[in-house]
Amino acid sequence: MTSLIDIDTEDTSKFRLIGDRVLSYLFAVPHDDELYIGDILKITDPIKGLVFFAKVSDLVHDSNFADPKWDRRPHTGHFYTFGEDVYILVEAIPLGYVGTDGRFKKPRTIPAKFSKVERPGSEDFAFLRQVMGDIEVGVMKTGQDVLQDVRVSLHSAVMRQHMGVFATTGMGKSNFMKVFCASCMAVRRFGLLIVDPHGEYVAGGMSSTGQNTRGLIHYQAGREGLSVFTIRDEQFRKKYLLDRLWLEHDDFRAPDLLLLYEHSPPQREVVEMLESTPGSAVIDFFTKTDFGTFDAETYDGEYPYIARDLRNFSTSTLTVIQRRIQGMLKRNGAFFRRKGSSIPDIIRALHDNQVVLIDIPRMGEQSELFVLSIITRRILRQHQGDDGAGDAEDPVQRRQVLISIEEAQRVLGSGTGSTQIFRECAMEGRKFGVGLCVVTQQPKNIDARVLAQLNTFVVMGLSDHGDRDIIASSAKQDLSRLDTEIQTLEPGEAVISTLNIPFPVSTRIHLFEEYIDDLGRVPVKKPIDEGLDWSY
Ligand SMILES: Nc1ncnc2c1ncn2[C@@H]1O[C@H](COP(=O)(O)OP(=O)(O)OP(=O)(O)O)[C@@H](O)[C@H]1O
Repeated sequence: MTSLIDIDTEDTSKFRLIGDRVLSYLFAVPHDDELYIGDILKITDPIKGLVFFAKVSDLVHDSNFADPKWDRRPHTGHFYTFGEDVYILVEAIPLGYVGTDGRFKKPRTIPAKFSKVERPGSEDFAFLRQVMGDIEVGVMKTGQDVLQDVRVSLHSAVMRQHMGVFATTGMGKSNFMKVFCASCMAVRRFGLLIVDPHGEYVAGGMSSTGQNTRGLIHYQAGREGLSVFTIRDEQFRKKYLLDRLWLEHDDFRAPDLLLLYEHSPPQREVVEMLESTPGSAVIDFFTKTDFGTFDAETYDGEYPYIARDLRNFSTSTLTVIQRRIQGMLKRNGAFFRRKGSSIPDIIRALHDNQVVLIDIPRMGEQSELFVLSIITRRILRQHQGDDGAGDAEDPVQRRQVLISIEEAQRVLGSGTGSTQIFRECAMEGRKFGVGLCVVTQQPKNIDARVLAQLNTFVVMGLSDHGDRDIIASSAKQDLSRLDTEIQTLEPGEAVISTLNIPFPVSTRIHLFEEYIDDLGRVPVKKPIDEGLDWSY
């Protein structure tokens, strides 16, 4: 065990590294020192000439006294003095080290015994900044404080590899998403699609704690990075220069019904059989046919090929599908029509690296999923080159689109809760430049195979033990040792684990209203990583 006597008179730091291994450090600090879980510390190794950074993960009282119960006796204070033989043992997780070339690297070596441990100064922050990307979301936290100089930014280049945002209600998920959108509007590195059934992203509204919030249109300086397609009235659209949302019957495919209703096996078969039939033909066939008298052999309507395909199904099954199609038409009448679709404009805006907001206030969950499923399929098929819209000179796969799915357990659950088009995006989307942003309060209800595809985790407060376990086992970096920190996160705080940043970053997310004011004041910044090589 080390002596804590300060032998280096020039040096006032009494923190010394005494162990432990490459992925876990141990050091002793004076018993009355003020350290917090999550504090970031700097360890200077004078022998190798390297500077390491580590984050405090646990604090334990200890001493050099032989009697293990010395502190449990009455009047202990008379017999033992609280000198330097009484101390706090600190466990810390390494973040990485700065090599002799000045580059930040993953922790692949251990600092020399008795290396000096201290709090980083402002000149050290440049090393932490090196690893950040271009989509700013907050500032780095250290224990109780924040490092104002270290902005936490995700890397746009990894967004096609899917992101997950996990938070119990009220922990700041909506605020995070708006901050993320504002940064995407500012830097315009990929298209971001958001379907908002509550109408709160456009012009703000009320937060879960009753505060008034602002919306994306209030970030005026970034307005060119935003396209809104809405069902709101003309006056509102004109005031904020928004587009009218329309989807047409040919955008629809029969399996979209699977999202909206429970289906029996034969009903499911009908829907799947019609998967590649154009939506307008399916809708016409079902709305114009009288299934009371329907007989595939004698059918003389416009769609004999559909009648032939359905000849083996009972008329009661077909009547149910008919009722569902009529219900779907009625429910979505505000934006679903025979001819004329906004989807080409939506995809153009996404490929122009804009944030595209589909604003359908008061339309409810079924309409939200209906719109999301239709647009997701059109984007994925176009990126796969199946719809003939490709351009050999400018392959669409090179473009990146991120599709946000709120309450994602509805469509990416295990078993029957999973919906084909979203699962397909999760499994194969990255090859075609289509990423998912899976937002949920219940990660344990998301299919584990989908979670395994996510490469960026934004973990805000999660109170449920099972949810935290599932996140820790799915993240690409080890989050299990951050469990205490994740449990004690306050609203607006997050632990972010992502590619290209070699350690999980504790982050204080910006408050959207303050962030857009800041963004509005300064010209859009060049990304911090521009010109850097990520080959560490
Ligand atoms: N980064 C932050 N800084 C300061 N306050 C924040 C931050 N993020 C969220 N808050 C506050 O926390 C409250 C809840 O935030 P928000 O509405 O974003 O939570 P939520 O997780 O989306 O809730 P719900 O799931 O109920 O919609 C708000 O009042 C907001 O002001």
